[in-house]
Amino acid sequence: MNDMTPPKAERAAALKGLGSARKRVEDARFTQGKGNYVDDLKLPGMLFGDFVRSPYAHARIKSINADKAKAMPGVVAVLTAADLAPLKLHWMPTLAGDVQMVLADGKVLFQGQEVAFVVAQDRYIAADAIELIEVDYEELPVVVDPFKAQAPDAPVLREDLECKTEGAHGPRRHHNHIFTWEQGDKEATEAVLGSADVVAEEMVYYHRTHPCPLETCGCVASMDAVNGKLTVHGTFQAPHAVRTVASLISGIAEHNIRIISPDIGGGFGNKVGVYPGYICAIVASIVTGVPVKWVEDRMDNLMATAFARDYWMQGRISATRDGKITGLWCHVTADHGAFDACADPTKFPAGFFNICTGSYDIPVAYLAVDGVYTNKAPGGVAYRCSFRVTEAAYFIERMIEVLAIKLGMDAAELRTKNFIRKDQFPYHSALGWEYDSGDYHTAWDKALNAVGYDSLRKEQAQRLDDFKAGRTRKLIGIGLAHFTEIVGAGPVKNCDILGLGMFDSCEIRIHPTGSAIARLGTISQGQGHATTFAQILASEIGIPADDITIEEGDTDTAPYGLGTYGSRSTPVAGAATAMAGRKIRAKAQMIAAYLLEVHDDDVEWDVDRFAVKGAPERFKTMKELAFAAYNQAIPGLEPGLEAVSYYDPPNMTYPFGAYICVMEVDVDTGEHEIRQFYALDDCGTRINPMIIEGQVHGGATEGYAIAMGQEIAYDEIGNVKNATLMDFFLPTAWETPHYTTDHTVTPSPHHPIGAKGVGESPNVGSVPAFSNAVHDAFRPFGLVHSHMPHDHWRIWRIARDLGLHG
Ligand code: PCD
Ligand SMILES: [Cu+]
Repeated sequence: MNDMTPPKAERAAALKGLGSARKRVEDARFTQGKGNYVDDLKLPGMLFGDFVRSPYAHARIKSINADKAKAMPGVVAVLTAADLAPLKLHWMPTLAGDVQMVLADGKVLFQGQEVAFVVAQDRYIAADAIELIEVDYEELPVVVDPFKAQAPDAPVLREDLECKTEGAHGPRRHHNHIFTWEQGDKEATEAVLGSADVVAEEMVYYHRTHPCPLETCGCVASMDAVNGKLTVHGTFQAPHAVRTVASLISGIAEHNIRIISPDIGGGFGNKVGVYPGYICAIVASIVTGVPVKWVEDRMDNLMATAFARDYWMQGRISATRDGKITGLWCHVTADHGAFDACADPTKFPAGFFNICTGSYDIPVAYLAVDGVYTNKAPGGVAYRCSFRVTEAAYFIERMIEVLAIKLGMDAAELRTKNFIRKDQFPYHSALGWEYDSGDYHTAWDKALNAVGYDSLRKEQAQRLDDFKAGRTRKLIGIGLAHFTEIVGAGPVKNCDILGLGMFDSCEIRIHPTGSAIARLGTISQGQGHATTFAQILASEIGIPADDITIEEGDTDTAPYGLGTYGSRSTPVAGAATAMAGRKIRAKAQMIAAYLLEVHDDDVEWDVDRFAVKGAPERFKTMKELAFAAYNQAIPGLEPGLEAVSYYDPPNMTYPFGAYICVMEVDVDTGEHEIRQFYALDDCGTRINPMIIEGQVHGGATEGYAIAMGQEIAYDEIGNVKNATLMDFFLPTAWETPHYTTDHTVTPSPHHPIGAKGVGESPNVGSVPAFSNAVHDAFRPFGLVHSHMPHDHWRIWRIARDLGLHG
């Protein structure tokens, strides 16, 4: 053997491939302020657009007078629905099969709705001109409560649909009703519940909140009148889908549209949807012949772009006396606001909420979801929860706690008793999913041991005694959660968005000197794709990750893909990357065999090279093979070394985890302190442990915010009460808890490298853990359930209602 050859392990380490805690390559730019965000873009002659927004939640528009605004120096154009109507762009399709007004057409349906679009030479002129536009509104009765919206005499919100009894997802039974979605076996479930030993029942509300990324939504539209090409730089989580939809609704040929997502300052689901600002900026650029920028301010973003959650989940769960769960029943009233603009795969109007049987082996279940219109902003995006999975996990993890109370059982034990066992995978759930793999008992036991569960319970009991004896005013709550996520949408056969199948893609080009560029159909918003996708490739093709450029987000260069949300990049584009890498390797193998003068089958892969079987000293490195691919005529082979893969996953992946929160609550002030937060995640094969840890910190912090105070609340006349960061809770370093992360590894059996998603998991798992901790603290005093967010006032109120204030 060649003495100069470093050992296998050393060569593998040099690649910084799978499993390496490689530092994020994008951060050199980001931490030095060298990011390139939409608002950094300045094109020659660029104009600025901004909206007149409705102050009312429901009103008829009697007239709009823009004369004064148009006369103002620096104002170039004002668009209203009347201007867009001839182009048929005053309404647009939503991702959920509904339609939405681009600019108010006759009436407004939520506070902050776009009424007119002002285009001016700079942002400040646009803002001043907005003030000069006179809109004559006639107020209409407002409906903010989704239950009252269904009353027979409730005001008609969507006059455009008034006599339509069929919606995008089946029959509508009321003028404010959108759809009913049913899953599971109703009769069997009701029969089980009807004769069960124990039935626990609860209404679990997951309040309306907002992803609130650091960077708001925006775009710069630029129509080149000479060559007819429309270029739109924007904060898009799915650039290719935007291109196709833009082509379909504008009639511009798809090759004449170029969508570019530059750096994105956090997406979290907020940047999946299509917003009126995009359409207006495009139309304004076509009308004025120069680029038009539209970027939201913070209030616009909180008030008008897609919200998340707002699910009223009525649940019933049954069990035997000794705690074996026998059935689950759930009815959801889903408040969709004024238009159904949910971002879910077409066949799933309530996303993957039917994962609500969670981590448990529940023999029968039934679920019905009713979508309802109200006078609130449209949306219904994930916010780090892959299509309503957070709602589902919160629901089942609350129901488990409620059942434990009813049974007088320890909630950890109840979970252990009902987990799907390792030998049951692949597991078919009662509501229709096939869980790919899992080992819940191992993860759960590891978590309970790590936090010292038994001694925590003893300490908690001691604290309770002290409280009752008047020695302390603080209680301890232990919040448990075990979640099962479902990410990686998805098989094209059942997952599409507006008819676009949810596969994803990767295209690789190896350069002659042995470095490479790979382009994907996804787009990072901070997740670190430039770092991790290079790691997948490094392990597959033996080229160091540092020598591989990852590029995403430009539809003129990237292969078609459905984008990044629902933690789908790793399960889908990550799989495409591995598969494309394998194609490269297969060709490299033929080149190696030729150069080594042996048969193709007589060379074998060895970390970064092909070597002759049984003669490892005879080898060709990937670097040598790349050079040969371009510089040597090889009989029977085309020159070059490139590959592309479009990957349609056979199934979703099912990451899971065990989260435990130890919290102290002050009974008199309602304040809390997170003493400990333990998060165990199993996302299958781990690409980059450091990035995973960062994802868990970020997601758990968002979960903390949601559980402990963050919400978009409306008053009874539809005013948004938290449309500024003064009122909307975004945790700073000061409030953010300290996290302990841990993991187990249960690879996905169908993913080429066994990886599952992880980005969303920490939100899915942490919200129930935080909330259950609050509930657990008050369990000895009879608290069964209380709605989130658990801000100081609400916790104080729980204590007061339980008579703990003396
Ligand atoms: N196993 C594994 C998995 C994963 N990973 C990593 O981690 C990350 C993530 O991943 P995923 O899970 O696959 O995911 P994606 O697709 O990429 O992403 C998405 C997500 O992501 C998260 N995270 C984050 N981060 C940041 N920084 N930013 C942002 O924005 C964000 N967002 C959020 C969200 S919300 Mo939705 O949209 O709601 O649906 S969905 C979501 C990346 O980097 C990757 O590679 C690793 O390493 N390993
Ligand atoms: Cu989500």
